[in-house]
Amino acid sequence: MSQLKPMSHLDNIPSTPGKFKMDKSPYIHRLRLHSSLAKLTFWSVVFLGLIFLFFFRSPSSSPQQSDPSRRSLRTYNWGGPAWEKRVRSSARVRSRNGVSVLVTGAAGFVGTHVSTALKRRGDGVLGLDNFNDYYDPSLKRARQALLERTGVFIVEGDINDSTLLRKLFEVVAFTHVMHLAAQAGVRYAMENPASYVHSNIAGLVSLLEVCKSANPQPAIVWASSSSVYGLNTKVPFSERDRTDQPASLYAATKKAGEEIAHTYNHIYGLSLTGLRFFTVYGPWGRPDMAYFFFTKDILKGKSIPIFEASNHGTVARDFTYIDDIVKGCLAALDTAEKSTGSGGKKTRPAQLRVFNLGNTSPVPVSDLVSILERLLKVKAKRRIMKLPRNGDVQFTHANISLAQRELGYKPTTDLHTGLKKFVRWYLNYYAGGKKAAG
Ligand SMILES: O=C(O)[C@H]1O[C@H](OP(=O)(O)OP(=O)(O)OC[C@H]2O[C@@H](n3ccc(=O)[nH]c3=O)[C@H](O)[C@@H]2O)[C@H](O)[C@@H](O)[C@@H]1O
Repeated sequence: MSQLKPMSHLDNIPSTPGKFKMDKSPYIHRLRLHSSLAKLTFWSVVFLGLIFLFFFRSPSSSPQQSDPSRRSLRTYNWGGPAWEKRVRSSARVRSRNGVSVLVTGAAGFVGTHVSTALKRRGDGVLGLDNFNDYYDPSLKRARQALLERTGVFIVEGDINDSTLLRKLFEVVAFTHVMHLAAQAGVRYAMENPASYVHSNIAGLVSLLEVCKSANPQPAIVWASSSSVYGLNTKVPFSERDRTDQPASLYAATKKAGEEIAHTYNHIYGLSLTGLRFFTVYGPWGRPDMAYFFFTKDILKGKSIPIFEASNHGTVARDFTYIDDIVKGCLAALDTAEKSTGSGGKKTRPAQLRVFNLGNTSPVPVSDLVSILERLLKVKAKRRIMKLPRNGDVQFTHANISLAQRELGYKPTTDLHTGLKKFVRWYLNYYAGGKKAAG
């Protein structure tokens, strides 16, 4: 052994480019082989470890832990004859006067409810969703399973993928788009501003670009937000009130969406209806919303932060029950006029609308907590906190007379009734805490 030269990394480098040194002794050859094998094994383990760390980190269940960069890196599988068949079948209209609707954000809270309602009345519905991990993706998968049972197929993909969008319009001549895909949440915008720009601005433009060139052009109904009223103090909020003082980046992106809608309507003749939702809640809701995580934390005995404005001012929301919102969405689709463009050009003016969809009766957040306490039969550990300066506004209150007149919109569910239905669902879904609430 002593006559053997110690191995060095230089031994593997060819002395002449393109040629490897020949080993003289078979002994040396074996030793080198062992050493190379050891190195190879070592580096393979390191490499696999890195891959494991990158792809298989457990998905986060809270917005705070989510890594936004992974979202845009994701690739989705779509295409092929079997996939196209599923797309066509899901979007097939099954009733007289039915419409075929592409629902973006179909695995989301509002998207799931709207898709189900459309499908049940015989419309053709195709879902699109990127299943991002802003909140527990397993809840989105459960909603997907629910939709599959009603015959709605959700294509996995991002609204920023214009190739996919064009393909969908090639396969199905959608009459309508219900655009609900968005980065939601008011406070999270401070943590991850890029995701709001990605989904609510770039994504919206990507979708409208494809819609403007589609033949026929679809009519589009999309989710704006009560947050566009921002620091407006005139109550109740009417569509004619100022919306130029957003209090969060989320609100600013929704407001930008309304302006972008104006542009596409003006230039290309797209029929566009924006719906300003007011704090929507209900079964299958979003775990990042207060009513949802208050429920989880009250049951766990954890304290809940209740915001209060300066001078002990009440913070209140015009909480709106999901079934009322669904009726508003369907009425907006049903009253949407056709787009008037063709080949990317406007032939005559097209419809451009914006509606408040609220409940018209704001409730203080502390009252929401009292209702939950009664329904859950558990006393909440209240922690009163100053309203943080990260996007929240003190109150919202919708004037819905326009939606009432034009859409026949009439909310019928008060907060107690709606929360009762939510709590029943919550307890059933999380089956006594066996599943972890997201
Ligand atoms: O109306 C809307 O357009 C918006 O409604 C909700 O936003 P928000 O009303 O802030 O809903 P929550 O986050 O569920 O908050 C509800 C109320 O609870 C309060 N809150 C929230 C969190 C908390 O820890 N403590 C607390 O008191 C908030 O200040 C607010 O008054 C949604 O999260 C947005 O996506 C939506 O666009």
